[in-house]
Amino acid sequence: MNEHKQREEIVLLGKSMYDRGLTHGGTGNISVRLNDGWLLTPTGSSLGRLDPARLSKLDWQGRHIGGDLPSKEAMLHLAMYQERPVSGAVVHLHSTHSVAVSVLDQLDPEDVLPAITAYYAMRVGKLPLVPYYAPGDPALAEAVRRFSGRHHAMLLAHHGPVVAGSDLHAAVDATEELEATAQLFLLLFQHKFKTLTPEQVADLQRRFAKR
Ligand SMILES: O=C(CO)COP(=O)(O)O
Ligand SMILES: [Zn+2]
Repeated sequence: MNEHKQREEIVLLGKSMYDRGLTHGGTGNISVRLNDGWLLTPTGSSLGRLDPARLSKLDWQGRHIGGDLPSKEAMLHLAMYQERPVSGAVVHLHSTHSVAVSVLDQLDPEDVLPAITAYYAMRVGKLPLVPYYAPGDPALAEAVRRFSGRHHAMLLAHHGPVVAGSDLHAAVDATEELEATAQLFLLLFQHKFKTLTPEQVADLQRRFAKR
């Protein structure tokens, strides 16, 4: 996909997620890998009102080479790409149910959500909790880097999800699956409920290609 089309996709999917309340106000950021660098949403922008011509462009040293001033999470996105050469896009949102799960006590920080559905197991899999750091803190980007070799999806404590995908559609799909499962989990967690078995999860991983 050429750069023009990638810019249009960021605007389209950003608005789609914003309009469905998956992030709000000026929160969240989206990036996409290009042949000659990468695109990122500008700092302070609403995902519902992006301008394709004003998206930030950066090089692989993280230098700003075009468009508006980049998101304060630029180093976090860059760390994901550096550790995940297969990933073509990264989505970060402040989705309400995912944030709620990120502050629950007594969760397993190595795998925050259970495999309630097949699509969660297929699109997200194991979800680690990244300890809290302030938004934009270089320590947050380094904490994300430590997980991103082994995980394409993670949950930032008191903050929200970060998800990489082979392309923007894959990253958005997985982020939506995470948020839907967080909502299901909150509906269920004071009840006794069953999850998929480890054998069922392993079977799904065999059947469906990795992100
Ligand atoms: O989600 C955000 C910070 O974590 C939003 O920050 P930016 O507006 O700088 O992208
Ligand atoms: Zn954020």
